[in-house]
Amino acid sequence: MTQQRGKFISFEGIDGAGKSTHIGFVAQFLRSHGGADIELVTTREPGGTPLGEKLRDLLLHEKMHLETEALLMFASRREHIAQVIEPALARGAWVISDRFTDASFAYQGGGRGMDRAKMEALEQWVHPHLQPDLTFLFDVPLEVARARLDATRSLDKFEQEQADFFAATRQEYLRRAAQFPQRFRIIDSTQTIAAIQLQLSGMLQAELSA
Ligand SMILES: Nc1ncnc2c1ncn2[C@@H]1O[C@H](COP(=O)(O)OP(=O)(O)OP(=O)(O)O)[C@@H](O)[C@H]1O
Ligand SMILES: Cc1cn([C@H]2C[C@H](O)[C@@H](COP(=O)(O)O)O2)c(=O)[nH]c1=O
Repeated sequence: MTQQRGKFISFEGIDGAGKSTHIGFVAQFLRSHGGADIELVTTREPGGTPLGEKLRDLLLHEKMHLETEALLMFASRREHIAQVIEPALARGAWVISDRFTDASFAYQGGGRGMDRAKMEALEQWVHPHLQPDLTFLFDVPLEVARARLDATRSLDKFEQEQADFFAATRQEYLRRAAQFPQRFRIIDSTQTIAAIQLQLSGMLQAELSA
């Protein structure tokens, strides 16, 4: 019997929007409502493989040309798809990724201003046939995200960017969501964590029944 392909769910949002907070909840929900034999793979970008994690360290801490940054994001992604995402989906696992290509459009395209045609060419080259089945976009005003970040830890290269960078990043996320309304679910991340979890539960239940 042919194995049914798994589902691919990505989490997106500007830094501090709250996506990492909800990944554990989503994994737990799928484990308890998705049947005993559901296999979940939780991963992240940049990163997700030994090579990708080395690239992540460079990407989050070294200054570099914006095209170098975009190319390294996609290099990390190429490895991630080959080593983790595709094999997992092929064996029927559900993959939950903390960021995917929408983040490159938002940060390198929107935030840094890299030409969109080049971003689209990279996307077409690296994964012409793969897209998440579902993308949760945690949307929040910049000031709210910034206040949440400041309360937590020391800031990496991206988190130290200024308000105009995050305004452009958020704008590009919303543009991608409007371009791909079938897969995007926009979550108003100014809500309480409990209210967001209730909303996520409904969306996941619908996905499980689809
Ligand atoms: N809805 C919310 N209400 C209040 N606080 C929240 C909410 N969501 C997340 N937080 C808090 O905001 C902080 C940042 O959340 P989190 O790490 O999930 O953000 P993130 O989007 O994953 O950020 P990054 O992309 O930088 O990792 C944490 O302290 C978290 O507890
Ligand atoms: C995949 C991807 C990520 N980024 C940025 C976005 C964040 O600032 C960091 C990752 O940190 P997180 O705390 O794990 O969210 O990387 C990017 O600029 N481009 C990308 O493609």
